Amino acid sequence: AGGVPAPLPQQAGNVGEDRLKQADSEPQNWFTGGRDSRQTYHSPLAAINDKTVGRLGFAWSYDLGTHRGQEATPIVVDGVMYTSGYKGLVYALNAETGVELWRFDPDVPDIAYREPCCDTVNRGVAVWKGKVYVASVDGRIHALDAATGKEIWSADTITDHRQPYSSTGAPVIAHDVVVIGNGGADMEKGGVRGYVSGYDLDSGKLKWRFFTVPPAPGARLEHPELVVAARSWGPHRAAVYAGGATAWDGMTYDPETNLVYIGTGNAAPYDLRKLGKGNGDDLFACSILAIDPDTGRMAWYYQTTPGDHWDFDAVQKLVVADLPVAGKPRHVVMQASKNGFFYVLDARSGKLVSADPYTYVNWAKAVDMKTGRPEITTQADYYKHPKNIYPSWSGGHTWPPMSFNPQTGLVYIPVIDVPNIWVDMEHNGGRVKYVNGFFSIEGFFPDENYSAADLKSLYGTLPELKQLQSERSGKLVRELIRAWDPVSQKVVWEHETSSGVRGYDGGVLSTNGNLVIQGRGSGQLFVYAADTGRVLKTIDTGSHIMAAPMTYAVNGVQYVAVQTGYGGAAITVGPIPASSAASRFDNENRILAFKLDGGETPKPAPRPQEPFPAPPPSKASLASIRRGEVKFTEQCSRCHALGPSVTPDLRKLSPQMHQAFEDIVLHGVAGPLGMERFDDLLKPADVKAIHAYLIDQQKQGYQAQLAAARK
Ligand SMILES: O=C(O)c1cc(C(=O)O)c2c(n1)C(=O)C(=O)c1cc(C(=O)O)[nH]c1-2
Ligand SMILES: [Ca+2]
Repeated sequence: AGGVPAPLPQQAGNVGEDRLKQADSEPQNWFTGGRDSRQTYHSPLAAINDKTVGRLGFAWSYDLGTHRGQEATPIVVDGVMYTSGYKGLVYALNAETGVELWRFDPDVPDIAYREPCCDTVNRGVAVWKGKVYVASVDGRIHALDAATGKEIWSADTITDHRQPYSSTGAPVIAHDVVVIGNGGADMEKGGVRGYVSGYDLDSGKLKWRFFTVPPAPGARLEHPELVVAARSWGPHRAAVYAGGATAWDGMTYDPETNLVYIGTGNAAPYDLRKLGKGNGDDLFACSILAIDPDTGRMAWYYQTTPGDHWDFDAVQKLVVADLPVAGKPRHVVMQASKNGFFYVLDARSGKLVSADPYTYVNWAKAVDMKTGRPEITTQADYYKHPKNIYPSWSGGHTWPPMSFNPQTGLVYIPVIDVPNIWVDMEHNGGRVKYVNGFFSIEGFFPDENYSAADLKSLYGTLPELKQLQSERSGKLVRELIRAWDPVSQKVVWEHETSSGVRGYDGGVLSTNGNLVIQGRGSGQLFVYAADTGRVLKTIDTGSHIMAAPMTYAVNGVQYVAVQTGYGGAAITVGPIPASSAASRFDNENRILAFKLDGGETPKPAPRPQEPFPAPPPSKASLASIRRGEVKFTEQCSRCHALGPSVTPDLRKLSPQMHQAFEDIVLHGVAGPLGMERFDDLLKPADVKAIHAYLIDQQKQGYQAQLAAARK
């Protein structure tokens, strides 16, 4: 094995019910995002194992051609790798060599780059019966010929293009349909209205659509499930508050129950007082839904966070398993939800089997097993005073996949043990009252870069870091990998993966080689023993890893592959953290493949240290600069940090960019580069003020640079 290259398959993308059902008997393939129909992110392959993994090294790399967040896990079928990247680009590679077979560009309209809350990411493709399915950021779903990458059909999944919808999640094949959701529940004044759609696999014809929240009060309910949902929202809700509950990540089709499990996002807006008197649980926001893919009808729902106002999306990957519960095997669906609880639900009935915190939680005491509802604490109420709440809006766990190893019976969770300070900006005395992506509420991460004094002018009085540190014994901020027993709901082993500041560490793979593999923001790929957690191997890649690794074999040789690139929600928080590999190296998006007896992993070029160019002269008043700071925070800070990021550092604009500033921001002349027009949200005077603020920032940076050079 390993000598003569394997021939490419006669039939590309040849996955169907039979092969997927027997996925364990073809361990060389990785058929779905999570490999199998259960979305375990676990592989039976064991040539790379706890005895041999010391020999793991570089096999090949592939340049994805972009510099943004990478969140997809590749699929491999019969020696061909399929995956997606920035905005819904699709790639097919020879999985043995990394040589490109084809590439698909969805050719999205420039304006679409503006809609996603958290970078123009994409979480993967589905491969089925000769086709590759992907949702591009503008909300179209595309069916491609797996052999050539040519588009066979595409459908616009967006019901209303005036709302800030986007698509970032991977589609799932469920019996005879391809199911896709969308994102947007955190955007603009009132979010979007969530739904999922089922399309015919061959024709792209819409077969059904399930809305996850009711329409505006008084409007016709599209399907019977919305009767219950409508009762849980107040009757006075204004139409601008679209409800949220977007299905932007976890979807799993279980052929055993013929149900597709779908997680829904936060309720919109975060400030539930805006919904008026009589508002209730806000169904089906922050819920796990089971939908019959043949009819689009709901079989059951379970709401994790009734009356959500913490952005506790319940969209994290849903894993199907048979667990021994009270001595009997139980067919369940599991989720490590953003809200910090690990849910085990009966897959047929949705009945709550157990729910326990897998990370430190202070917004709720526990989940009441009789009612299934969280017992909410006073710490969770930030309407009167800012509060430091665990977990943060980022979740105790978010989109990076966890893995379930049926051999150890353990789930391996990338845990974010990080709080955030929630503040009602309208009433806290700061100058900012609204931020796109947050409505009128903000969530700050009190990591080692946090300064209440720096935030005061914009957001009002916030607690000091010292006070927060005194409220919790142990570290304020860290990330962990936790081996979790989903039956006893207890930690079996753990390691800290980042400390002091969020590391944006990666998703998890486990294998029958007694291995657990996870990448980190630092660029290191860590290999642990699945049973004990012992560190067996680390490889320094020089690339920030957020996505989950996967494994496959071609020609008898086992490979581990992972997609690299910093981005996602991290870019909304601030500049690239110093701990990230992307702060030292170019944020080159790559697929890295490893094998036994491989070589040294090539690192990307060092990140160029761009100096501050001399700022242009400006006669702007202090008032204008201060107004520009507020407008920048409201509309620009979601994608642009004042510092190194995946988008340009606007304190370092060239003279040409300064000249074109208004044309870029108002008229979209840089649209093809991803900087779309904002003339519907910003007036010329706003743009002048923003420009004045940025020139002032540039001046400060430039002067500091001159002073440093003189020393
Ligand atoms: O409610 C939504 O519609 C929605 C969408 C998305 C998205 O599409 O990426 C995220 C979130 N919410 C969100 O709350 C969140 O923390 C988040 C992180 C990321 C990411 O890719 O890093 N996306 C999203
Ligand atoms: Ca959200």
